[in-house]
Amino acid sequence: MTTRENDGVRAVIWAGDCLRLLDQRRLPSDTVWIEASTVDEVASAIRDMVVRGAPAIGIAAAYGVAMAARACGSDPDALDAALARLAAARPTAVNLRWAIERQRGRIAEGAGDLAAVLLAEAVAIHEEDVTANRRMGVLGGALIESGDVLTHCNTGSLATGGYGTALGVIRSAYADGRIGRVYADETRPWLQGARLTAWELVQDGIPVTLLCEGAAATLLARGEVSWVVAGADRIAANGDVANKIGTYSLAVLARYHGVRFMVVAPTSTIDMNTPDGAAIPIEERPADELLSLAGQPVAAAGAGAWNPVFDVTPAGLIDAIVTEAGIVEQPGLAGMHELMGWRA
Ligand SMILES: CSC[C@@H](O)[C@@H](O)C(=O)COP(=O)(O)O
Repeated sequence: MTTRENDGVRAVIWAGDCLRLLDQRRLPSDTVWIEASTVDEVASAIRDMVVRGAPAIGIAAAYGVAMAARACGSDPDALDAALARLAAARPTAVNLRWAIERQRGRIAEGAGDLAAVLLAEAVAIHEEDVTANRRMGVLGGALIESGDVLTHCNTGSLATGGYGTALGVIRSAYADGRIGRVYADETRPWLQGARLTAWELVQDGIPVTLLCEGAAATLLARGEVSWVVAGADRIAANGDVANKIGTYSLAVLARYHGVRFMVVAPTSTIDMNTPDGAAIPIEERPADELLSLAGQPVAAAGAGAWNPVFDVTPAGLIDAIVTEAGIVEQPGLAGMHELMGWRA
């Protein structure tokens, strides 16, 4: 596996003529790499959760655009159609569309060797993400004075270009001796917390304790957790945050128990064109993902299931949004505008 010093495992690697993706559906029991050499293979890998986590999805998509340009040559309509198929792979994580729009900007410049220009841009997007994560680690880590933290889903190197967002903050604060233990929600139904976050933390030697989502209230009532630290798939202009299903309940619980709630995400996750959380499209995945586990049924035959995979946490429940451009405390429209350099 390819690693960079302390950035964790890199799950998205450009291999010269194709993308190598660490299949996150198989971790932690199997380390399987999948090769994607066309834009449609990248779109399938995103849709099927081979690569997941908002920043990692955006990075993979940026490479996918370069592949599309290589395949489409000088046919702009074919390129446009390929980018539309890529953008449709998953609806909630705005990093997917952000990366495609950034690549569209390069396409509009009309450079000679378009595929080479887009590949260089994809590499830049990838490296900028790691740099942003490192910066957020410092900024967010400084907010944590001491105590245990609770995190949700997986926001580590697997979900990003490297190091992680919320998990980057946790890595940073732990390295500074300000976190004793990390509690990780198992994160039904895909078990990103149990399979991926626990795997990353164990590799780093950071103490991690898993809990099922239903145990979070009891944990927070004990008073040992100082912060809930989560990532984001899209942050609306008013500071509402879409993230993995269950994040909203954690924010409500945190407010009730006087525990602070931090969201960590790069500015590529902020969508100033989405006014509020109600306007964020929430992905609903197949019922079977809830009704079975590792191919085995876990529910009564004949039962239906509702499987929204993200929820929206209102800005009013969030104490701090940490980005590489700075921290917005008690987020709202004015704070988000100021962060993004917009005039309110
Ligand atoms: C740095 S990853 C931030 C979010 O993308 C993460 O918290 C999350 O919700 C991932 O969802 P997933 O369905 O696994 O792609």
